[in-house]
Amino acid sequence: MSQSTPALEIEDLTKEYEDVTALDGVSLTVPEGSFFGLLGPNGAGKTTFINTLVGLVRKSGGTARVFGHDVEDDYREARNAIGLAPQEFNVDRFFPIREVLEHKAGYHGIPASEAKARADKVLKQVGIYDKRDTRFDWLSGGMKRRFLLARALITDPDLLILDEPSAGVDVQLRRDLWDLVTELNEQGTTILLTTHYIEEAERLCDEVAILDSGSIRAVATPTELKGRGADRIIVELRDPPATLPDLLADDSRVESVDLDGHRLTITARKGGLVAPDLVRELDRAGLEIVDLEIARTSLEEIFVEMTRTDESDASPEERATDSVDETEEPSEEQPVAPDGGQPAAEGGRQ
Ligand SMILES: Nc1ncnc2c1ncn2[C@@H]1O[C@H](COP(=O)(O)OP(=O)(O)OP(=O)(O)O)[C@@H](O)[C@H]1O
Repeated sequence: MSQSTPALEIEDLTKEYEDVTALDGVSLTVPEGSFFGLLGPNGAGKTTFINTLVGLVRKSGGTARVFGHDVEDDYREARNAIGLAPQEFNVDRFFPIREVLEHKAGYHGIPASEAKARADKVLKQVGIYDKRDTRFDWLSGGMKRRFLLARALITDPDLLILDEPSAGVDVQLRRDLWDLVTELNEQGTTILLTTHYIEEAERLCDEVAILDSGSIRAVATPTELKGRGADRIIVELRDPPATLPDLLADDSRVESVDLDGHRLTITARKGGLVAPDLVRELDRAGLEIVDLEIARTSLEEIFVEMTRTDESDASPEERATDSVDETEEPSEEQPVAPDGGQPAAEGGRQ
């Protein structure tokens, strides 16, 4: 693997499920070593995207390579490079969790003696080593999430994929997970994170892609994305002017100027840079400022703006409260077909 090979190279990836187009020509490059966020509302295609990478879903068109390995032609190499912590609890529930990890390691060709040591190491890493002899069913919801991460780490993957890792977990666990994945990223593991939690993406990711209805709407750093939205400069004036002076007339960054009694609201891109000019102009017009506040666009507002649809008016907060339905009994991860070449299709999500 050369230094310059991206962790993911996706070109025009499509997936059709009968009458649903889940991926509609996705092209994306995730550089090696990055902490990459994939953001999108429910049904955007995030899980389908991930499942095509790990062979749980067979793509309809396009190409996808993991560290240069085609996800279908070089399935095993591509799959071995990935550690996936899925959204759903697709775990063998009847064995002690350490055994589940050893079995997973064996499936990826790791010798038994090493598998044992690795299982202990990852259980310690995620903080559930004392539960090693417990079966999955008997773990608490938070411990189950930790276990999924341990299972993803057992193969020491170059690309760690976390599908909604914070769904239904408490604040403490979320922070523990953040610390752990940040540390892994600093040690060189590429991270692909899907999330509804904008705060999570903003805090962790150095680049994010916004996926909506199977299409990529934007790829940028969280800061760049925020720069695309308009800020609000709210000024409290001592005496309301009888008429609104012609403020910042030639400034292309300014979108609107509204006066409501004492309160003047300017909507502008790069509000922090517009504010000093505004202060000068108000001073020149003889209007005394009592208070000035800049309300910056949040990544969340940008996200809502980019993914707004007529059919759904659910807010990200409403979406974010979605938690994992633990009553679901999803299928086990599908192994490759006996010929070793082709991944099982549609195994994960029916
Ligand atoms: N096995 C399947 N058969 C038919 N349609 C499917 C299947 N899996 C997913 N879909 C559809 O494909 C679209 C994308 O779904 P997907 O689960 O990939 O979205 P998502 O972004 O992961 O959503 P969420 O955030 O809710 O998990 C949805 O319209 C979904 O109903």
